[in-house]
Amino acid sequence: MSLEFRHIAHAYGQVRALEDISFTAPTGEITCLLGASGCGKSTLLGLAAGLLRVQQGSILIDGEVLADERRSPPPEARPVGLVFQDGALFPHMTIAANIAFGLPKGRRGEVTDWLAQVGLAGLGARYPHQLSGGQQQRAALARAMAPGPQVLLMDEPFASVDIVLRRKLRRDCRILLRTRGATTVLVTHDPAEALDIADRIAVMEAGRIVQFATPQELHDAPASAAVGAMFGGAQIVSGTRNEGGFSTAFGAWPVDCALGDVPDAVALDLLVHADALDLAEDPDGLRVRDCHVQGKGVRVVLVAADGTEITAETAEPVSIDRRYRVMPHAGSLRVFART
Ligand SMILES: Nc1ncnc2c1ncn2[C@@H]1O[C@H](COP(=O)(O)OP(=O)(O)OP(=O)(O)O)[C@@H](O)[C@H]1O
Repeated sequence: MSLEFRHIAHAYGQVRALEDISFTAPTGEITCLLGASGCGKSTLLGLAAGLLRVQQGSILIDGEVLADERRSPPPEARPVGLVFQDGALFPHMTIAANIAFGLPKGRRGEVTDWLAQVGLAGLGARYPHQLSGGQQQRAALARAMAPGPQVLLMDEPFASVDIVLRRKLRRDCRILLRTRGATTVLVTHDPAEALDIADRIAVMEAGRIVQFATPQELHDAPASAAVGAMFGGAQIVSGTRNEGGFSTAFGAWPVDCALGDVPDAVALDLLVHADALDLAEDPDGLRVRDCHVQGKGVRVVLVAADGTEITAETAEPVSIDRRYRVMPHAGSLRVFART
């Protein structure tokens, strides 16, 4: 079952939380809503779940209107399952009873199978407070999935789990969701998490979707320098177009440093990868602010005369007392018109 948002807008009084959001979470796939705090992710999820009324636009499941300005079925009447950050298990019920909660009487036997599927075999008789945070999240996932909802909505489901366990939990979760063919919309503010779990990512900024794409597409063709920096770990350098290439605070870079077409604009954002910069000693070059040895290379923070910094990663030895010129590798810069 696909879940479609069509021209959704939402406001809390004077605060405009969402503006003209349209996209479809495809059947059986995991779609992540990714963006900084306050960009409207939870609002969008709340509208789909029925925790909020749709003010403008519509939400459809497999092309049928689920909710719009006129109709707003309550959460329990929607074919959706919900998983929140803290799991929100019923504290007075055992784990088995929590999982059985949404199942019809004839299907209670499935609980044992669900416990095994989420790695909690033998723990059904415990109460939520007798489980670790990660185990509670697994139980919450089983409870949400057991009734077989057509759509699963997850709001930061791994946020309260420590980072090592989180990676394992989300990979297990991805396999489970994909095996079950659940259409999932998952909220996160962590680009690494989105890349790790999502089939598609809706990148949100201030109530709008700036790009809706697969992880590969976001990597290969980011819609803006900010999106590129978010996913590729690259940095944004301000530049202007000059005859031979680009003027930056770090010197003049030739046009063949650019990858693909250069937009026809004077003010530019150049997306620069730290490991695609060559350093050459130059007494008139940039000062070194920090040097940090990491694995096989060194991460170097260099500072321009106006105080702007650039980070380079190099395998060459670097001295904190010397000055350096930086030059991007040919074909390594993505160039965007500054917005
Ligand atoms: N009940 C409310 N009343 C007023 N403003 C609200 C309310 N809920 C959310 N907002 C505002 O709406 C905007 C979107 O909030 P929302 O919670 O959807 O963002 P979010 O991306 O989920 O953030 P976070 O990652 O911090 O949870 C924010 O500016 C927020 O301050």
